[in-house]
Amino acid sequence: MLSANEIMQLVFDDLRSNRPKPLKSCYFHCLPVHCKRFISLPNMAELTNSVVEWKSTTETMLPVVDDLRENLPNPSESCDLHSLLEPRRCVSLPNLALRTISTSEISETGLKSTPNVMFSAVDDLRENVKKPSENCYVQCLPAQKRSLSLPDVALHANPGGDASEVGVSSVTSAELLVSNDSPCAETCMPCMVKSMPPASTSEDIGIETPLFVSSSSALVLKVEVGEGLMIDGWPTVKNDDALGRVYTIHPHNTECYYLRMLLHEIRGPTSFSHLKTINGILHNTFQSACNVLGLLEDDNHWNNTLNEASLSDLPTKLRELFTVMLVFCQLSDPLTLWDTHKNNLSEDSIRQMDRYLQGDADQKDEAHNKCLIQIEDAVLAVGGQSISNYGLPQPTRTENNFENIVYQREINYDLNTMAKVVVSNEGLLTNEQYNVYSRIMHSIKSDTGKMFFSNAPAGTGKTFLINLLLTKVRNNRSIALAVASSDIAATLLEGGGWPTQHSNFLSISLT
Ligand SMILES: Nc1ncnc2c1ncn2[C@@H]1O[C@H](COP(=O)(O)OP(=O)(O)OP(=O)(O)O)[C@@H](O)[C@H]1O
Repeated sequence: MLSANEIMQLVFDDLRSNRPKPLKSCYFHCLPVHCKRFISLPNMAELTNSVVEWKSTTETMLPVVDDLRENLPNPSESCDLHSLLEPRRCVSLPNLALRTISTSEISETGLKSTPNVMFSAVDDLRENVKKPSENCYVQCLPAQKRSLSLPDVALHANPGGDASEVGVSSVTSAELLVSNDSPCAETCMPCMVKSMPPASTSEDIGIETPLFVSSSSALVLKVEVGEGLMIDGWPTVKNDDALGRVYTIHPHNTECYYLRMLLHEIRGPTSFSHLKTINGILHNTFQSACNVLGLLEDDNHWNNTLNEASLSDLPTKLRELFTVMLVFCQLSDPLTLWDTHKNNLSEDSIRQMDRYLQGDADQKDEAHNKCLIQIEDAVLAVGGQSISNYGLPQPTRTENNFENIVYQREINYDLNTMAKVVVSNEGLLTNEQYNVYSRIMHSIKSDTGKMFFSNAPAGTGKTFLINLLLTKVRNNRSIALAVASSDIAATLLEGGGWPTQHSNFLSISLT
């Protein structure tokens, strides 16, 4: 059987060897509350006292405790540690130590003896905290480890130990499984949650969308073994004040990430709706509920970034920037950012639409749709998800929408004007021009598919003839594509020739 000292050393060794170090630029006291609470003690030690070597636990611990004593507000006096079921799991060990030792003890020890502080906290937790589930091994859960408090880890780092020896009389574990239609379905987030609030029936508990019912459409809580009172109608659930753990969720898993955040803020939730209801208002997403609770930073600096970038950057670069923000920057409200900047983000498409489809009121919507498609493609390319997962509107991908701008242009010519141009210009053709004109038109009408080369000195009317041919074909409700080898040449052609041949042919569907 290991001594308490050896257990602690094991824990530190394990954490030292397995856990990635936090980023150097990440300072504990600057972190938002919800991040702070998941930073385990060894990390805090390193962050708050970077010069200290890992070798000496005592040396490492003392500066942390001192630092926290000086910088963190003490928990409120009315806040009894043992009643803090959910918060307790998030309280770092120095806080626990400070909290569980009375003022007289503090003055006696002066908090000089860190091992004493540590062990009294561990002892305290041994008596009151349930051991993590047997099938949940800390060593296998590098990402999740950070949400385990040190005493939990300590208990777990001694799997060979006798349970009674460490003061744990039984094992209680709760697994939160998630159904297909829940926001966590993709990852099937396994969570450890605290047991239900005191109640004897499901009505008393106030379950709306059951959190604890085994059903394909509901969040399922599986309590394996446990102390506590049986609850009528809930054979697998017992009422207890057991601590639980919520596994770490990557921010990419957006709704699960915010759900997890809410689980730590809202005590005794009985349903997803309960979690999303803030001040009596049911929010559509967990993210929006987090926003209202003030758990998220606002997007002001991202807004300023996009404003600034739009002054100098092309829309393509703006879209790249927005893509990076979406995927990597955990925006609080991407939809508002999109609404604010969508005209800048799709400026190139809007201009293109203006050029070829003049005066159409739906042009902007179509340009925005195209922009969303481009953003979604970019997001998927960098390993993100569909943009609807980030709260943006899902773009419509159809054959005949704005994507096919050439087709739109070809079916939107003013035929009356064209008819007049054809009549007047046909009358102007010289004999040579008319000869070429009639042969080409005959080839088109008879569908013989010939290839003609027009070669004549400059200024003799080649472009004039080509434009008349284009107008004539279009006036017959057929499609005529004019392509050129350069932008400047393209501007000479009726209907706006396209600078590169392949872009024109690729973008039109002739069906
Ligand atoms: N049959 C015609 N009747 C009236 N104007 C004509 C006629 N043919 C050509 N033109 C005019 O002559 C000018 C030169 O014609 P165009 O630009 O078509 O020549 P081009 O052969 O294409 O020249 P380049 O090889 O330099 O591009 C234009 O202003 C055009 O409108």
